[in-house]
Amino acid sequence: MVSTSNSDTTIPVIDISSPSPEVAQQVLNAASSHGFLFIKNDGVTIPPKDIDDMFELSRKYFQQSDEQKSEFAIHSEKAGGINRGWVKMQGESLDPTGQKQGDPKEAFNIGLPPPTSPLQPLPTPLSTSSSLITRFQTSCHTLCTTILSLLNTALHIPDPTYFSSRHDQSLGPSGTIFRLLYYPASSQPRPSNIRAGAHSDYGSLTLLFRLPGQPGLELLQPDGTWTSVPVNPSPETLASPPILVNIGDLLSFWTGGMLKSTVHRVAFARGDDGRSEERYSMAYFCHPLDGVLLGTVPGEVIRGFVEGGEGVEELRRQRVRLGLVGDGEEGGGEDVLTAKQHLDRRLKVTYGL
Ligand SMILES: O=C(O)CCC(=O)C(=O)O
Ligand SMILES: [Fe+2]
Repeated sequence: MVSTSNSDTTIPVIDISSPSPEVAQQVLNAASSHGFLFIKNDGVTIPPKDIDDMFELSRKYFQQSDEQKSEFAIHSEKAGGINRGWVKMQGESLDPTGQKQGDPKEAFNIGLPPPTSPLQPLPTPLSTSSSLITRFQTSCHTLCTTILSLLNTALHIPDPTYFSSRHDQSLGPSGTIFRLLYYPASSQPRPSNIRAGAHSDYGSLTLLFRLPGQPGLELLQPDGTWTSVPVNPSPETLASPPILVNIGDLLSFWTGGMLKSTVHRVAFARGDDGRSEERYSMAYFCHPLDGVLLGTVPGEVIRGFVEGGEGVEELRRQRVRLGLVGDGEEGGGEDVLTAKQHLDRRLKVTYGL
């Protein structure tokens, strides 16, 4: 395991190519302390060429005019319904309470690939590369399943398929979304200096792909400061950037607060002339099947954590965010939510759906 030290943050780079209980423990340690970890790219699970090709495709897509892109606007029937399609510049705010204006970015959301459902209708040039997109989504899901299985092992959950079966896309629909992101260049300093507002992700795991030379991602530290996350923490030893993984709110909630869903944002990285170059990223937001019940995950490790009272504050914060209990209120909201109910509550805050 290589580690990168960046002021206070040390996000480990974990090699999971030979899974073992020790590797599983490394994944759990990172997930329960930082909520973020790097997975060394083995070159096979998600081939670097596919990552490059997807970025190239994304660039071609976003270069089109707003008029063309608006044909497949987010939530429209043409784009395949709720949470699918194009989000225009400033079309959403990831931090609605902290920001007056929407994020200065665009996005395109792609839902589950076949065989679970037919691939949603796609605009050009995405439509002519649907096999690349589908292959990429499938590779991302395979990696998520491997990471979830390692967590399953380290958490000593009696059923070894507890997480993997609940994320098995062949069994039904889920909130899983593959998202292309585009942050246009900017020549003027914006008052907030923020490209994507402070937020935590909604689902189980997020895989994040970024390009060398396009920094900006920052994590909120417990002391309230922000630290940046390098695209490749070890360029001397890692030929391609490792894949950044973070824990989402749902998995944190589901594990009684043991796994951390860390608040992050994207800030402008400005040159001396005050200009910020355009930036592209891609995120695979992995969710459990819609009907999965989020009663606390079984097993002695989480039981010990919950009984020790350690996750209480984390869980209270999450319940407030889900609207299950008001800020300052105690308890309440003991009903077990399904994964779909959990996601719907979060989308409501972002999009007012
Ligand atoms: O673009 C990035 O680097 C991060 C984006 C992000 O955090 C998100 O879309 O949830
Ligand atoms: Fe995020």
